[in-house]
Amino acid sequence: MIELENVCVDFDAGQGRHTRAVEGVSLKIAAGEIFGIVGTSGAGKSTLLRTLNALQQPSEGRVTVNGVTLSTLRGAPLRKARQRIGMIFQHFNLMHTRTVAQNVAFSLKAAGWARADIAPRVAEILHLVGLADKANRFPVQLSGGQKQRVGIARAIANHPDVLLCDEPTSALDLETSANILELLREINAQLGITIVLITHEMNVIKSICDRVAVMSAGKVVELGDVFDIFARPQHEFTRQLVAHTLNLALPERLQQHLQGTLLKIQFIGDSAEQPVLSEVAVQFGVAVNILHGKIDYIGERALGVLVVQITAATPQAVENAVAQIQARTAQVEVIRG
Ligand SMILES: Nc1ncnc2c1ncn2[C@@H]1O[C@H](COP(=O)(O)OP(=O)(O)OP(=O)(O)O)[C@@H](O)[C@H]1O
Repeated sequence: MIELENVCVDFDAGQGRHTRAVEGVSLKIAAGEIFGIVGTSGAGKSTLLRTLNALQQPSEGRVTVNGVTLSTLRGAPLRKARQRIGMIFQHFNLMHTRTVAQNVAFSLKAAGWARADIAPRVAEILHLVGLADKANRFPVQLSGGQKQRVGIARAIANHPDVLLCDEPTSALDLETSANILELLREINAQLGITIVLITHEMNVIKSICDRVAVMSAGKVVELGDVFDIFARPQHEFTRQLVAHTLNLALPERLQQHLQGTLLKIQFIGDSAEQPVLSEVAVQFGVAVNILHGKIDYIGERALGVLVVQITAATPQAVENAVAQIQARTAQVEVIRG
């Protein structure tokens, strides 16, 4: 559906120099996917996203969406191709002097819809995003979440194949963000629209995306299924992002005062649902004290991390217990032996 081949974007930095914002990005996004691009500020996410609807032309490389190579189009054919690609923004970009219905209608007029078809489509799409009763309000009369719903309605009214989301929840509180992400997920499932989303928050990636590209300094440094990236991050930058999200560091002072062996245990899938620790405690006669932990569900799959303290009457019992935990869980790190 979407293919990027060695895409580079340079910006003029004056005095004959340039800044390379995107460096040699190649990736494919399948139809119907929710694909995330994550990275810190300045990583090149926005610039890369904007190449997907040719708001930004690459300096090198090729961008193909739905079989159309955008990077070679100009003028009317480019405008036509863009109509198949909707976009929503962090700060919504609504027209403040027009009502909710007029904001949505505007995009349909621009796409050449017949006047008689516009009003019923606007009503239908406002119903879909939960704003049927707000058609005649102005943006200033709406909450942030409602404004983003108008943005979504406007972006999908013309039946696009792709919806580009530029930090869609960064300006919203946690609960409203969750509602907007849920709406995007429904739109993807019900209408089959491919979604490409950029964010600096791994939590957004975790809650909605199927696959993710991790960007740092203009490059994609890691790419894969969201679950795999969380369970087994390979690149140092990704490890930091994931560790920051799981936030399982023990306070230094607590660590110093604790007796026994400290383990950080990762559970994946089935092992997250099995009572591994209680069985090991009974089998080897060890005491297992849970200090910190959480189990997340990414899609349908469980990913758990626990920090535990193990104590026993003999070192051998602890050793046996640790060996058994290692055999039955995804990954065990001995924080202190
Ligand atoms: N129009 C422009 N002219 C010059 N440099 C630009 C332009 N747009 C972006 N850049 C530079 O390109 C790099 C990547 O910027 P970009 O906005 O794509 O990053 P980002 O990952 O989206 O960051 P943020 O999350 O802060 O928006 C930055 O160094 C930025 O300063």
